[in-house]
Amino acid sequence: MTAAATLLILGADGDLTKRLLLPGLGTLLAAHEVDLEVIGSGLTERTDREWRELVATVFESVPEPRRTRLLESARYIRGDATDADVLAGLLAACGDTPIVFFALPPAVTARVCLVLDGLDVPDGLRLALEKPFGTDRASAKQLNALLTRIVPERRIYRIDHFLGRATVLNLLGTRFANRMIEPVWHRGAIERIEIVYDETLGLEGRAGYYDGTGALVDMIQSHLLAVLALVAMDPIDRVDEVVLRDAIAGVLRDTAVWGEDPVAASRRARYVAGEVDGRSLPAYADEPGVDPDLGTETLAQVVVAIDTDRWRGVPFLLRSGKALGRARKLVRAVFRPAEPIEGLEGTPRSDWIELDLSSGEVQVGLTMNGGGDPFALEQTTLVARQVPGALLPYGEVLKGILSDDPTLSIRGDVAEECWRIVEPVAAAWRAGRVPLEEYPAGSDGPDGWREATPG
Ligand SMILES: O=P(O)(O)OC[C@H]1O[C@@H](O)[C@H](O)[C@@H](O)[C@@H]1O
Repeated sequence: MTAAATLLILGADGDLTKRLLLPGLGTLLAAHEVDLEVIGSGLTERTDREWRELVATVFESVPEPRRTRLLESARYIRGDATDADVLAGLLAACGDTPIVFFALPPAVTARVCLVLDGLDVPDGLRLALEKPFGTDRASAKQLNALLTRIVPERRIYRIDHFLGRATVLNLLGTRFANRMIEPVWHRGAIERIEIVYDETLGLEGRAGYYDGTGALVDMIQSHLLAVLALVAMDPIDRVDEVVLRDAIAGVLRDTAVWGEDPVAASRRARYVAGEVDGRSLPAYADEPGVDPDLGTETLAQVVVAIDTDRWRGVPFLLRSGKALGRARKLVRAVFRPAEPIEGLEGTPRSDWIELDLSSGEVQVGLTMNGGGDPFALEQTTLVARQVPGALLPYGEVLKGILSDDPTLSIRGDVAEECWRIVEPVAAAWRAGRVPLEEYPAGSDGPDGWREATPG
């Protein structure tokens, strides 16, 4: 890992920095011997001492004397990074190997990048950008062109913290390191695949970001398509920045909305008042900061098809929502049922394999002969557990950045493909061609979606 870099966080006064970025960084610095200067910058007035106090809360487990060194070097510089002089001053404060982390809304990120393009930047500059990357395919393309004028592609880190999750990366080992899985990982054996990320959390005070974004862009356009790529890409024999990212790009290029019919293939809804885990939630439309007329969805579902020999005809259902009664975060592959066997009672049910993206548990539904009646079929479940690691997902992603290794970051062409895939759905929704349904907070979402799902 490159030592002695400076991490400049733009948007250091924001929710993302506090909730995800700094805690992830804390796990990285506790587990790896890295010396890092952490400079925060934002529009809010804050002293170095206040910034150090915030940083200290996440550096608690960093061994001494590194912890003291990290805290002493931490600084906060108030300023508007869209101003060229301010941005130049921030870069000058960073030394030779700055990593600029844009923890900012996409529109502000784009403005800062425009300003950066007009400045002399240090050779070792690395840029880390939060999702969403742009606001549509055209703006993502423009942003890519702008960024690659500033630094080469391999020093641009488009962050998707799902690629830093051990539970997601486990798709690689589970698929490719088991002779009993990869040979059946195709349409001949698999009937359908579901990638679900249902959360019990509601808006959590994030209207400023979420209300203009919605579940389709917040989760499906980014995280769930990244997961889909690992589920469906062709086998690889090496995990590195070229091989892995080529495989991800390859499968996404062949992915499109099911039947090229975004109306039939998508559903959207938003929650009304209800109770989640004993906690009352107001209707989304009544949450502070929400503009009900925007019609933002808090639950989105899209079925996509992958036009390759491996997957043609297999529906991939992507779904994610907030304020649901059950947190279901999983990848589930359902196999085609085997033919009935004369002399064995019962029709074989579909076997399935499920990866829990929260706990890392892998479950396999398997049909066997029953113990009670050895001539009757029964389905049973095998459970395997992943040992939790030391790093939070943001810690894993930051480790890549500090090591100069973009393997786990989203490549520019992939960011554009992800927009291409969801854009027909977004357009159909904007045109009002798919109704915005409702579900009570704490429920499983609107009824009837499964039955109405194509594929
Ligand atoms: O479960 P995690 O790791 O917090 O990831 C889910 C979150 O991912 C973020 O990127 C989304 O903006 C949030 O809306 C979502 O809740």
